[in-house]
Amino acid sequence: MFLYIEDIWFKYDKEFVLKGVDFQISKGETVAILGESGSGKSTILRIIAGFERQQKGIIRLEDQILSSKNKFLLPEKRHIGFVFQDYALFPHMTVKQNIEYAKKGKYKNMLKLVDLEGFENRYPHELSGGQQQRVALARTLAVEPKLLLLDEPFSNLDEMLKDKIRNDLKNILKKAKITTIIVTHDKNDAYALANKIITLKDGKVENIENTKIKVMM
Ligand SMILES: Nc1ncnc2c1ncn2[C@@H]1O[C@H](COP(=O)(O)OP(=O)(O)OP(=O)(O)O)[C@@H](O)[C@H]1O
Repeated sequence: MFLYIEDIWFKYDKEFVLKGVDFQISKGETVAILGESGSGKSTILRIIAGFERQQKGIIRLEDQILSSKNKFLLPEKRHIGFVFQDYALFPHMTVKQNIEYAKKGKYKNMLKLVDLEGFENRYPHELSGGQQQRVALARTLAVEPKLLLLDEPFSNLDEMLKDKIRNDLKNILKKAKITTIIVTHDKNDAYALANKIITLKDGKVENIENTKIKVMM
């Protein structure tokens, strides 16, 4: 196994919002975490990234403990890429500058990966939502993370374009061969992209289902 999530308990204040979450992910998988609003999807992602620390339980990536009772590896030491809902591109930098800021010398390859060759001198406001998302992915993948986390990647995008954008994302993940966790509340996103769907309910894993999609590696 590649990523181990073991008996994670977490509360922001009084009430636990994660109550013993357990799952594992193999290398090359695209896993969707599905669940209603408030079920704890973003929280588990933030704990994996290291933006929050669980009160109980262990997170391991390959043979390294990322966080446990005694250990806490800072987010920047985890080799995990995170793409937020709003993509968070620097508005005053071009596409090329946004990618070069993350990693020098790689923008050409990365723009090829996300099919945006020729867009290097545009500013974020000159791109569509889907294109901005691809730049954000290019920037995150440029540093070659071991694991990619996507929080509601489609929430800001036009319904009409969703099919195309889902397909684009699927192709990029396949080309990049990166293990990915996608948080979504939309079943269609989960079935279109993931080989495994983990459903959270009230801070617990309710169900784990394998889809027909093949694992990439
Ligand atoms: N910073 C915070 N402080 C206190 N409570 C929080 C905080 N962030 C989230 N919560 C609470 O924790 C619970 C889980 O939130 P979380 O954002 O993980 O759910 P989610 O499944 O991602 O929801 P959504 O689909 O609406 O984004 C919710 O009850 C939420 O109100």
